[in-house]
Amino acid sequence: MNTGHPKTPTDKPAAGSNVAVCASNVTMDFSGFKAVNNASFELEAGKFLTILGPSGSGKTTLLQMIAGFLTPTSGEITINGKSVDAAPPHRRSIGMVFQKLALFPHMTAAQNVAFPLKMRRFNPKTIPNRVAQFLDLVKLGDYGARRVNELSGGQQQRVAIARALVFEPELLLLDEPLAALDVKLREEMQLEFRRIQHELGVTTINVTHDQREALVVSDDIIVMDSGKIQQQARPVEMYRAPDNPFVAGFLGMSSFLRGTACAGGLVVEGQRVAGTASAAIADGAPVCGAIRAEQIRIAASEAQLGDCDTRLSGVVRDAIFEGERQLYVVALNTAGEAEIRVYHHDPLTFGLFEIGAPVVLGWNTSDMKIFADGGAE
Ligand SMILES: Nc1ncnc2c1ncn2[C@@H]1O[C@H](COP(=O)(O)OP(=O)(O)OP(=O)(O)O)[C@@H](O)[C@H]1O
Repeated sequence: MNTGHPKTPTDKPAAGSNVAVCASNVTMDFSGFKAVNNASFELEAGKFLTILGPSGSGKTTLLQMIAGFLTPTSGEITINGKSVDAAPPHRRSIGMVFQKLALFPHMTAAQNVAFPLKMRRFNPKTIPNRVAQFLDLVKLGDYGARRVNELSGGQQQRVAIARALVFEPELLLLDEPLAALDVKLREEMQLEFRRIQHELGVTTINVTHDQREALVVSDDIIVMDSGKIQQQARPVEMYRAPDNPFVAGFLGMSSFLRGTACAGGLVVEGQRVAGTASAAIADGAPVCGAIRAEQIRIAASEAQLGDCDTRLSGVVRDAIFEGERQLYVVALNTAGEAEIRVYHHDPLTFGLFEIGAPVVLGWNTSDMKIFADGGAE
């Protein structure tokens, strides 16, 4: 969309650089507690990054530092080559949408969207046109005259997005803006965020603990745990090749086996299990094997299982019907009687295995990822 708003030369990224946001060794220490611990990442201009992690992992603290609301104890954050604290918060070219939308309830949708333009002293003659363009962008073209308290939750969300984007910020920051919405609306708005972000090409950083949202909307994902960045990668890459057991467990449904490394796999309490390590690990070293629920075959007998590098017998401990799939929790008869979670996607066999049924599980060597065991997952 070309809204004709002239950008100043300082809005542009440094020559030859496509990095819009750069964090270098950023730490936020609250009286001895490191909420963010030595975090470094880069985000390319025009990309959508999601910071994903469990509650308390430091996501919001990192976002607040990027917004310039918190100053890092050490390290530096730059936006388009300039330090974030180079300008006071109200002068920064950053649009924000948070879980609490902070719209003005008695103003109309159009008045809310016009607000940041007035604050930034845009030419008053250009404001109505620009407001209309951005209300169209969020599919609220016919709702400009409605007061915000007369709009649905999803429509209010759209007003907040239009208001965050109307002044064409260099950066859009989203802090769990969809967390309060019901599942259907949340999924609809995830696709909307993606569409709008692609249409405008605005560099965006989103914070969530919803792994599905991260996979759906992002070009890039950062997974955080205990203040540390665990991995940064594209969604498919991260899903396929997690760097450590924590990422394997947080993104998708994984089960874990702990044992010692051996050629082509690991040994768990005397049981050899096939697997693949991405880095060399000495035989006998402690390791953790992670296997995704959808990569495991389940059958009533070895004969029905087909070709698999690893075959382990067990007993169904739980069978949970999730609509498009069935989740089985199986306790192995060997390998420390570990519990393995299995997704079964074939509707013809939903409900086939009752709780207590003996089953055989199978997977191939490349499906079980083996990591040096640091203890966390
Ligand atoms: N001002 C503060 N003073 C002291 N500790 C803080 C402060 N702000 C955050 N923390 C702590 O830092 C840690 C990270 O908090 P943060 O809000 O960044 O986590 P989060 O990953 O965004 O969590 P959530 O998903 O629950 O919002 C938490 O343990 C929190 O209690």
